Amino acid sequence: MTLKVVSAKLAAEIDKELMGPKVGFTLQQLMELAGFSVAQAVTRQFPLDKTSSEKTNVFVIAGPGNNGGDGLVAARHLKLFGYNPIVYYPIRSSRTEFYKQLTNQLEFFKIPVLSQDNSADWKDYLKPEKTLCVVDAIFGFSFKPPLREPFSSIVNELHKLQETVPIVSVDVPSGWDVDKGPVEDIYIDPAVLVSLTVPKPCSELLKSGKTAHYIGGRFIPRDFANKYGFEPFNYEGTDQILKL
Ligand SMILES: NC(=O)C1=CN([C@@H]2O[C@H](COP(=O)(O)OP(=O)(O)OC[C@H]3O[C@@H](n4cnc5c(N)ncnc54)[C@H](O)[C@@H]3O)[C@@H](O)[C@H]2O)[C@@H](O)CC1
Ligand SMILES: [K+]
Repeated sequence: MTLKVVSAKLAAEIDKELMGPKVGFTLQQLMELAGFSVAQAVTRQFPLDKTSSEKTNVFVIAGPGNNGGDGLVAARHLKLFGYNPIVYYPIRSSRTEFYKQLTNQLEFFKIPVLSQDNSADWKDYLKPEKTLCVVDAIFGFSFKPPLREPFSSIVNELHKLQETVPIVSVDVPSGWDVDKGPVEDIYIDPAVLVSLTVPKPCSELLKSGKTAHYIGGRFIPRDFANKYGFEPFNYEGTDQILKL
């Protein structure tokens, strides 16, 4: 049987094998492609030529793990694509020097990176009249409910805002159980989901017609996908994303 989605457990196994000694990808390589595809999905869904020049902000919220890293990379590409990204990175990863390098790169691109201890409130930077979308790069396939602070408050705020500013979720809508979907009464209902490598089971609960679903993270060969039970996606040309 061909799988249309892979569970949180299988996604972690795929990740491990890709970055294991035999295949030998580095996290940096995969994250660059993942973040690049998120940025490309934003350009496809919210093209600059269809928006006013006052509304070019993209507010990226980055979580403490690799999903957050995808958001940091996406912000850099979005700046190159002509958008005006603002990053809120409340709990910075201390996993590796690499994360420090990613934030240095944002500084190099003059992209504001807000911290939890900023004197100003992050919400003051998220101005609906100027913001095209929010990129939700808080949690991906390693999230285990329930949400803890400060992320439960952030998700509450996004829930209030989502009718006004569309949310682009990276890999998984943050706060959703990866396999089961929303587990709290208050949850993110994304306008766009960018699944990476292969969709996760919770994506099947998206309201079709309401959420634009893209696949991104174009970095595996056919036989590798088949080994894990799914077919690779028919990306067009040099595209890094495909609308499902
Ligand atoms: N193979 C792939 O497809 C790739 C995936 N990448 C990204 O990596 C993500 C997975 O990254 P990670 O494994 O680092 O995990 P996540 O980024 O999903 O989350 C892990 C972090 O969240 C924290 N956390 C978990 N549950 C929490 C809770 N209830 N409340 C508060 N904090 C909580 C953990 O302590 C950890 O710091 C994917 O979803 C994808 O976005 C890419 O960066 C690289 C390639
Ligand atoms: K996410």
